[in-house]
Amino acid sequence: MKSLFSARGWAEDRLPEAEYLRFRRFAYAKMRTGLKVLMFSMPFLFAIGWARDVAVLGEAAQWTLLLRLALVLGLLALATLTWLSGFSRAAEVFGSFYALLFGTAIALTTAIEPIRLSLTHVPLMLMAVIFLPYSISRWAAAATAAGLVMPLLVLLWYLESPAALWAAYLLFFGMGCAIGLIQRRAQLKASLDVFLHRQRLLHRLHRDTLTDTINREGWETRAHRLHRIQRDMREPLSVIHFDLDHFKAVNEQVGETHGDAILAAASDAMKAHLRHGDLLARIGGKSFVILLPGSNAAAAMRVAERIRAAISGLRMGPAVSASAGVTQTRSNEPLKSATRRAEAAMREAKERGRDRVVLA
Ligand SMILES: Nc1nc2c(ncn2[C@@H]2O[C@H](COP(=O)(O)OP(=O)(O)OP(=O)(O)O)[C@@H](O)[C@H]2O)c(=O)[nH]1
Repeated sequence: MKSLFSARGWAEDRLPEAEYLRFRRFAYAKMRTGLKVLMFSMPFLFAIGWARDVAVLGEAAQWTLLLRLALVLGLLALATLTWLSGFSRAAEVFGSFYALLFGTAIALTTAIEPIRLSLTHVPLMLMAVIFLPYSISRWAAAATAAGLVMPLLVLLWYLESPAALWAAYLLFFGMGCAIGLIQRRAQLKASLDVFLHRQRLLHRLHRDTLTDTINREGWETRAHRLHRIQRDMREPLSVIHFDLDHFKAVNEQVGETHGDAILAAASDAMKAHLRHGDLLARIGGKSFVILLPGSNAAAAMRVAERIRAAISGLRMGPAVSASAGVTQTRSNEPLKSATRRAEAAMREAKERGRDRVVLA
């Protein structure tokens, strides 16, 4: 039961919390717009429906006011709750998009043809009891139509009683919510599949398989996000640009395949000296950039020096070394200008004889 009423029930089993929040944003992005539109349009629909009732029925319209008002206010409250709560569990159940849509449709059709059952109501009921069950299965639609809708429609047609009509509306509304929930669960499941597929593709697209770090595309996406967060939190952010030295000679000496293994070992040496939350990317053949959130230039220099020492300590045949440039981002400075400064410092390290770290 838990899984029927809560998208979280099953999504939680597969996704960690942070991923689940991202999924929720992904799955509900369109729904939020729909909710806003409905929230603003419902009072208008109510006013139109009520005005029409009064014009057609006069005094007799009085008693419908409370019912209509209760319906619209209830739906508005659910929509507000759903909106404000960021789709909490309870709101997900009762404020389902379908319930709102159905309520609006009732208001709309009643506005067109108040109180009496007429042809304008039929499409709405068909939608609730045939079209939606059909989205679950053909048999669900056939069973609902044969067992419930047809007898009910015939009964309503003969009775022509407003009370019976409202009772039927409530029944349809309840059914609509239940069907809506089942359908929504299926939709969320489909969204989760799309979301996970997208994550996997992005992961593959942003990954450098040789060194198991992120590549240039991954860097472009993540580095700017990290830079923005650090700037908003007014925390320091430092950049290190690493480049392996004389790698052409290394390749010539041991061959490209072994050169690849050296590259992977160098990247492992970098990873070993980074903290969780630091960002390492291979942005070129033998060039790496590292973002160190929360580290100032002095701390970044220490990290770069440790990595440099670890790379020169690699025992993989030929002597390997790396040059690095370090800089701290300045306030309100674009990330690109900081990375350019780090690269220039790396070039200076090369000019000064390689296998060293230079602070920009
Ligand atoms: N094995 C291997 N080699 C690579 C890869 N990417 C780039 N290289 C090699 O890295 C070398 C880069 O050469 P250069 O640009 O002349 O630089 P360098 O020899 O390292 O000299 P400096 O940068 O001046 O220290 C080339 O021989 C490339 O083939 C890779 O993925 N695997």
